[in-house]
Amino acid sequence: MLRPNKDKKEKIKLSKDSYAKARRIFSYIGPYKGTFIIGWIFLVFSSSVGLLFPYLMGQLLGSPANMADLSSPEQSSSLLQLDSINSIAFALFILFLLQSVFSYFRIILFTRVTENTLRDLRYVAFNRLIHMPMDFFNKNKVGELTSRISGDLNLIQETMRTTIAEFFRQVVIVLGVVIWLFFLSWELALIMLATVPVMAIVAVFFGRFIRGLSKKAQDSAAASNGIIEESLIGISNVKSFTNEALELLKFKKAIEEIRQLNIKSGNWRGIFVSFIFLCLFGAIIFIIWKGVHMVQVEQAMSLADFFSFIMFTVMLGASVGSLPDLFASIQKAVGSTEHLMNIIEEASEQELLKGKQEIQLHGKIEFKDVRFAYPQRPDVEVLKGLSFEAQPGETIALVGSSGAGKSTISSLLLNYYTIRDGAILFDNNSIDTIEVKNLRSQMAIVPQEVILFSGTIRENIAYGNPDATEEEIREAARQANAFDFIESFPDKFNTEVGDRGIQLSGGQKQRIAIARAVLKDPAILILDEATSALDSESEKLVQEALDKLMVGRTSIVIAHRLSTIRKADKIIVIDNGKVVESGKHEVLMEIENGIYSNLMQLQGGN
Ligand SMILES: Nc1ncnc2c1ncn2[C@@H]1O[C@H](COP(=O)(O)OP(=O)(O)OP(=O)(O)O)[C@@H](O)[C@H]1O
Repeated sequence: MLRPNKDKKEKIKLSKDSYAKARRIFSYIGPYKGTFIIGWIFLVFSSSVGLLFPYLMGQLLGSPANMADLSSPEQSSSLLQLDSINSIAFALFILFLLQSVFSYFRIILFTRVTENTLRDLRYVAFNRLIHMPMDFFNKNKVGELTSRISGDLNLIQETMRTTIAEFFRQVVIVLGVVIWLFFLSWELALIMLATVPVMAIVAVFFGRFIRGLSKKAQDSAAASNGIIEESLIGISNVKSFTNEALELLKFKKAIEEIRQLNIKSGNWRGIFVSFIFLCLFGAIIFIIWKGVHMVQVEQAMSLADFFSFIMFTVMLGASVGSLPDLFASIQKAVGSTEHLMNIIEEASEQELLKGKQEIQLHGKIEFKDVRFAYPQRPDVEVLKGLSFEAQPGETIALVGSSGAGKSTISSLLLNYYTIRDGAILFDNNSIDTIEVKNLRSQMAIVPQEVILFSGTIRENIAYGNPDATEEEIREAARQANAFDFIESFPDKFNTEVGDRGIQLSGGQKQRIAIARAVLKDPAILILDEATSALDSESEKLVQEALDKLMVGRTSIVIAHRLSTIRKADKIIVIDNGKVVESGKHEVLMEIENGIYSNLMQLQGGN
């Protein structure tokens, strides 16, 4: 399962399985394989051509014509030597020309493949998320989920677009340079390989270690600030408990830790700097000395080759130094890909729910001995053999104390969760034989807390039926008692709601939700009445709209208002996961010491 990303510096643990999962990303690159392969060809070209640069630069710097100028004042260099300088410079120019063309195509092709793949991945990820079973959203917090997915996608994007290419380029450079070095002078190459790359890698890891130490020191500094803040904000507590000394002691410990950590990091920094001067530059000087010796004393190498050798060495140092970081980025991206694949491969509702039947509902509902516990809390049974029945067109009010299981019943009607035992039937068909979209399309819910989507009022009403005509939308608004207030806005149905537009009152939002339900024209209606009080005028308008909406449909009302309860065809009182009383208002009021009659008395009804 997904783990929340609490700590950004969370260690990446990659297993064989992680790589196998990450490899599945290639199936998303598949459609753009052709472009990707051409991009790789350009990458191979540009990386290989780049290897000629240090060679040519060395030859140019160490060309006899150059040296002749330096060594003897007589301008005796022949035209031939000048010619060779010109041709090397020209070759260098061609080299950069090729490099620029290859790099251009590599970048645009890699970007194209990355962006196409990313668009597909984003779509697939959202498509999976939106089809996940309800339980998935109980297990994963939405905020964490979305930020994690976008973080993972960004990392994958960066890796596909540049990191992989850069890593490959550096590997080609390292291998190519090594071959060149041996070609130029195997003896000097052996000496160099035994020192410079080793030193470069040691320097990289050394640097990381020191960064880690400074980070620790920073964290302790933050902790010590926390102590100051906490004790000053709670200063009256500190004083009243005369705990000044205790706070000071805590602070003293924290600042001592900062001191020690910073000294430790300072010591290591000192060693690091000495190391760089002594070992890394020492190794370079040793190689230069050896090279010059080979050129001048042993005459085993030409000066131009020696310059090329030095240029290659610099290139090798830089490449080797960049490899660990590039490799770490790729590993992170593998981790991110694994997370993303976990989501993409999680079973969707459609895969979990096997019902295939498409039926036209008439509104008969039966709960037969339904037992249910939320998957997250399997040991707490919420419904313990609950039974009730609703005939087509009836209004059923569900009553019970908070936590009795009323909302759970509405979730089960919508097939958000699978029951443990018993049966839920719609027109005598078991819920698990009915296709879930077909079922939900014939139900509408007016929830307690109406959530409107960003967009216009028209779009929000049309959410109930995106195919509705303008006239149908206006009629739905009329039936929902929403028409007048919508028309009173300057932009009328085009008024933006939410952050970018008008903020609607609770009653207005509810009437929009009712208009949505009108437009959906469902066989079954679920009303979760708002507990928060509306003002009496607003309540009257909402109630009227609901009354109109309920006509000719089976309505399950999670009831808080006396008016709905009284008018209901049947009131079902739920306690401890079971139906304890059931019948019309007058009948239930007759039960002596009954839960319902007690509840009514509490609410001031009779
Ligand atoms: N997603 C969930 N995961 C686990 N337990 C849940 C979940 N939703 C609700 N519950 C638990 O199930 C029980 C019934 O909750 P439910 O929301 O159905 O009660 P309710 O009768 O609608 O209450 P209220 O009137 O306060 O809305 C409660 O004990 C609640 O803590």
